[in-house]
Amino acid sequence: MELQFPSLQVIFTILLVSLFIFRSLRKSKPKSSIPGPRRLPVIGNLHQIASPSPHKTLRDLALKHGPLMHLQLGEISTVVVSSPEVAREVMKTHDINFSYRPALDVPKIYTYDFTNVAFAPYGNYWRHLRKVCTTELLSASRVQSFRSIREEEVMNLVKTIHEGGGKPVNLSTRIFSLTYGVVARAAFGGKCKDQETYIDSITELTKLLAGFFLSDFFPSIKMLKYLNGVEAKVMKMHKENDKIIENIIREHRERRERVKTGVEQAEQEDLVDVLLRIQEENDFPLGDKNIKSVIVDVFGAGSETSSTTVEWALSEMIKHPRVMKEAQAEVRRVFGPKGNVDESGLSELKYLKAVIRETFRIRPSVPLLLPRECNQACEINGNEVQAKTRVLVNAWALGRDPKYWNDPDTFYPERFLNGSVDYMGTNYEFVPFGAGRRMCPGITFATPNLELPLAQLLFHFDWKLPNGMKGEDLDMDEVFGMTVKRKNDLVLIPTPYHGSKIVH
Ligand code: HEM
Repeated sequence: MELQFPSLQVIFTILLVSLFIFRSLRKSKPKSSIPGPRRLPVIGNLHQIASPSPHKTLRDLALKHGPLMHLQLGEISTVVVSSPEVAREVMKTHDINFSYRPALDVPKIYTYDFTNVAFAPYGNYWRHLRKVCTTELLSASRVQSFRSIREEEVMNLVKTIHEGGGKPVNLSTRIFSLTYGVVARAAFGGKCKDQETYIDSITELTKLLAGFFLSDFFPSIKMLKYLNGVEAKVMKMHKENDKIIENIIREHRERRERVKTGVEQAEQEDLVDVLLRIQEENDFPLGDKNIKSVIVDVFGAGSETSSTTVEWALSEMIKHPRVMKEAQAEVRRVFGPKGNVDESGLSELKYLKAVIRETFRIRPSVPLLLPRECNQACEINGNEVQAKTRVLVNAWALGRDPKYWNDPDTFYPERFLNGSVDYMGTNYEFVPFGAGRRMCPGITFATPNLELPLAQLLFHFDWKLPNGMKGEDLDMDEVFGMTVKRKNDLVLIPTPYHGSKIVH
């Protein structure tokens, strides 16, 4: 998920090149009537969001300027939505008008010209591809078909931690590779020789995308694209990725041929198989380029979002031992007789589900959702939003709105136990997956990737911080990138639970 904001260093670079930019400012559009902070020449309000946590800065600005706030980010006229009422207007009342995405330079490269779901312009192509994804790739039955993959991969992690004999475990890196491993096996079947290379390559690309792209804010100044060389690096990484995924598709095609001619037996379909089958059936014209861009979606939108959430949930539980104890008691009560967690009983873990919801509320992994664009001028909250305005919905601010949440800065999962507020896109105070037509289609796919690892880690181990540190000492510093994740890795010491039955 991409939305980058500048560091102060970058702001200085902007000032240096402002001479060139001045030219473009002369062509700039009329000012918006929507309230917002004063802007500086050339950079507008870019300096005000130069922070490691722009969602927090934007919320603070919104408290002064209102729930629909205008910012001039370089050349880009932007509005920020910071209340559930305005979010409802944007993502429900005027949903179609706000279902467009800005055509950003860097995503253009790695999404094969916006042919994936996440960045495709709103219209027939997007609608069809999204339908293919929801009915074929991310449906409940498809997700269920990957159950054994998830159980096996999570069990491997538990065994590795067990074998470590109480040594500190870097849970951040472990959870990250677990999620990538599960997604890769679901996508590629786990038999491709290039699978690991693809994971390495996409991980590198993800790191690069956490940077800042000046050209997103000054699209008319073409030379900015080449200033810090990031685009060239993304292009190079993308070409490498492309070669790997091409090999993977070729291997899949060859195997399908062998199955058709009876040389090999059919096995469970992975996501590439499903996409190739749809291509063969030809109901919806799907070129190889489209298949590749959907795979980019599955990895790009589906991996880091989930691992970040698991990482934050564990961090919050370490910080709040009462919550950890409660969640652990529940999981051990439900799975105690089995001595191990499997997916069949996950639905009984009501408290763990509340912990996950509370983590989404207080630390949404994509706090500003994905950027949207207003297609035609329209009126929101009594103000005109001009066509082509970029729109950011601050899900982080909505989740902490004191009008909707008691004691909003406190991590308190119990608030979800008896309430009816859910993240399915109808409660606008709680939209970690977005809402409306562009809402995340991957919730069903994501859910067991959150619940199973958390339940297993809580069942098999007690956890504490190293060096006698207390929960309250754990830093919760974050970095803003594709997702907002921990700045410092979460390293914990495991103590195996006596009731755990692991077969090595
Ligand atoms: C914890 C897990 C996840 C979170 C927090 C998350 C969050 C989001 C958010 C905030 C958006 C933007 C919604 C908007 O613009 O209103 C989004 C879009 C999207 N997500 Fe997820 N997501 C998660 C998991 C997944 C998974 C597992 C997949 C697929 C395997 C996925 C695929 C997508 C796609 C394709 C879009 C673009 C939808 C469109 O533009 O039509 N996501 N997600």
